[in-house]
Amino acid sequence: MKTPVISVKNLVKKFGSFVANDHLTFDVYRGEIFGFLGANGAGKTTAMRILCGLSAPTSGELMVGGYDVYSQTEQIKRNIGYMSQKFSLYEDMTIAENIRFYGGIYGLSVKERKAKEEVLLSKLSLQGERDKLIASLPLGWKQKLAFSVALLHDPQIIFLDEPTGGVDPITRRQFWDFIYEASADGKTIFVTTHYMDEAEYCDRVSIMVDGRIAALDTPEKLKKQFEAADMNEVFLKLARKAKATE
Ligand SMILES: Nc1ncnc2c1ncn2[C@@H]1O[C@H](COP(=O)(O)OP(=O)(O)OP(=O)(O)O)[C@@H](O)[C@H]1O
Repeated sequence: MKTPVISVKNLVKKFGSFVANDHLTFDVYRGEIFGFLGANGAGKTTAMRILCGLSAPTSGELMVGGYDVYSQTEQIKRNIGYMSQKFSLYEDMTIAENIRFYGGIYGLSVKERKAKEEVLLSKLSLQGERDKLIASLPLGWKQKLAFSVALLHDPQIIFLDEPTGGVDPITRRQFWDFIYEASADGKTIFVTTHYMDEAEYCDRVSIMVDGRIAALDTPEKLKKQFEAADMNEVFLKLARKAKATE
């Protein structure tokens, strides 16, 4: 039996009387690319923030990287990488300054930071650009850099909240090569996206509707189950079904 890296049993999160996460139950395994999908307001960010130790659940049993979400949030934060569209690199600092800054936050020594900086810049072919301000970079580069920075401390689990918003399909595809590489390295990827082509790239996909998990399986099996040609159709059929039962 595989041991889950993320284990969620009956997660409930309420804001007053509003239930944002309604008894979510799922496991995520080592090296897996787990897609967390849902329409706007379905409750994805709420659940992801709880898994990252940034917000407390109302109830449920949750373990992330072997740590308890109620009592071991500091250990969780040290063992995960987190990248969101909103929380990212400092625009008015250079590429190198950002890498050093985040290396410091993640507790790397000066020597480790220097070594990581070189590896990262060479991987991104940005050695000649290290003194450029983040503000001057195209969005696709900022995203690749933010992803690499989220990996600086070698976390075992990486949370990505809509990491590829606003860039063209080719740049998104390149970003996904980075995700595959990290997954092949044994890292677990938990990713939210609104792009259905990206849902196809995931090993398994969970689709949330109104705070609940309405479907969870591999893209192949979901397409079969919903008699759909692609994940977009799966998504639309689920949304229609939810509307019909309202
Ligand atoms: N702090 C809060 N207080 C009250 N309601 C909240 C709070 N945070 C989120 N919500 C509500 O919970 C619901 C789920 O929000 P959440 O941000 O998790 O959705 P999402 O699936 O991530 O959506 P999106 O794709 O737009 O990011 C929304 O109706 C939102 O208004």
